[in-house]
Amino acid sequence: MTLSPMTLSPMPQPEESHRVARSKGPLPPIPLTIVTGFLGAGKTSLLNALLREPELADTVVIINEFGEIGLDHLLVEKADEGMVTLASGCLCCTIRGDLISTLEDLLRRRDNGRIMAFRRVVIETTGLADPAPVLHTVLYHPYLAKRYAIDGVITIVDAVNGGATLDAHIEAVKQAAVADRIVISKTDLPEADAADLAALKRRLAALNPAASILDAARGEATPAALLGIGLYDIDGKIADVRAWLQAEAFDDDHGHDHGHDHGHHHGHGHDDHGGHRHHHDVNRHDARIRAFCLTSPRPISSHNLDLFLDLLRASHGPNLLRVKGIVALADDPDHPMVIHGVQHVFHPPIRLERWPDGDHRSRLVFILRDLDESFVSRLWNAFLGEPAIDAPDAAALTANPLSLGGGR
Ligand SMILES: Nc1nc2c(ncn2[C@@H]2O[C@H](COP(=O)(O)OP(=O)(O)OP(=O)(O)O)[C@@H](O)[C@H]2O)c(=O)[nH]1
Repeated sequence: MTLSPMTLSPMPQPEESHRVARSKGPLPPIPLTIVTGFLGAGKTSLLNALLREPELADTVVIINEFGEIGLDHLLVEKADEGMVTLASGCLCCTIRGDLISTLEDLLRRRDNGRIMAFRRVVIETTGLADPAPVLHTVLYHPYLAKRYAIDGVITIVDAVNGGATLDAHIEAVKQAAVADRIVISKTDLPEADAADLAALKRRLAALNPAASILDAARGEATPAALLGIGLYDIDGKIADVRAWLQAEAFDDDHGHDHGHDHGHHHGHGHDDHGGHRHHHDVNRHDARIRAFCLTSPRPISSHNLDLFLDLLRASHGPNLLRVKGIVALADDPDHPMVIHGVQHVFHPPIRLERWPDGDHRSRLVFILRDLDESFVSRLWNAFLGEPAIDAPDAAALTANPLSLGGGR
């Protein structure tokens, strides 16, 4: 686990209203909200919107990032205090122990008055996280269960990609099934077809009859609708949810050596823990999925960036589970471009006023299914103008995109 540089700032004199009660009785549990949803569904966007609301004041956000270099902590607006990043690795597998120690550490520092007396914790999981182990971690931990009360699992489902994602990824099904609230995002996009949306809602209602379904674009995802849900209740959920949580208990009893499909690959063969491997050190996701990051100090022209992304999308759109990045453009490298791709949908890029941190290199995170890292990196290098032996250049690729091969 990495505590990011903008980790919790000390609060020397907490306001009276924030002071931790020093009564003899048990402290009231702190509400803990889990925000989940498949890759690119809109978790960070929802979180950013919620964090602007007064109901979310004094909230600590724990962000779990996936891939070698996470970017979310740069893109969540609450970037100065109240944020802890659980970097690289998936919360549901490799860094569960880190979540426990982070939650314990937050309590310790809160109780000692070394940080603000936060009133809520929000965990944003990676898009590939199975929420069952995360829930289990808090619900069945002898101390955490006393100090934190799960105040709901909010699952974001993308109106455009949601159906196909449920078809292809069991993680997405689990995320929807354990939710207390399902927020459908992106209904405002022209690609969001009304009939498909109605079918998606029916499917979600069948998967999780107890969860209310809210439409983000219609302003329904308000703090009033999403917070104060109360203790996590598995009785309203389909029977599978109970089974999943029980499976997690079984894993705990057996050294967490479960039978899921391991073999998740992180690019360049890095391990997920900055050099040390845990006993259980692989993410339990489909072996066909891989995550990696490309970085480059050399700015790219907007034209070539467009061509790169267009080519990638046209040739392998459905396999681009997630592309996000911050890119230095040749015409104006001081104002980086943030790009977001989710399968075949690329959202309008955003130009930032400034770089969010001291690293001014382009950084692109890819989470791909059935697509080789080398294909993407060669394509990127070609458009960047990095010469490589035996690799076509940008002009050759634009004329014949198939010259790079690609899918597996
Ligand atoms: N039009 C529209 N765009 C949205 C909506 N919600 C999210 N987006 C866009 O979708 C893209 C991905 O959103 P994020 O909030 O980063 O998604 P995420 O789930 O946090 O992504 P990961 O953390 O990578 O899994 C961004 O470009 C958002 O601006 C929505 O309701 N409408």
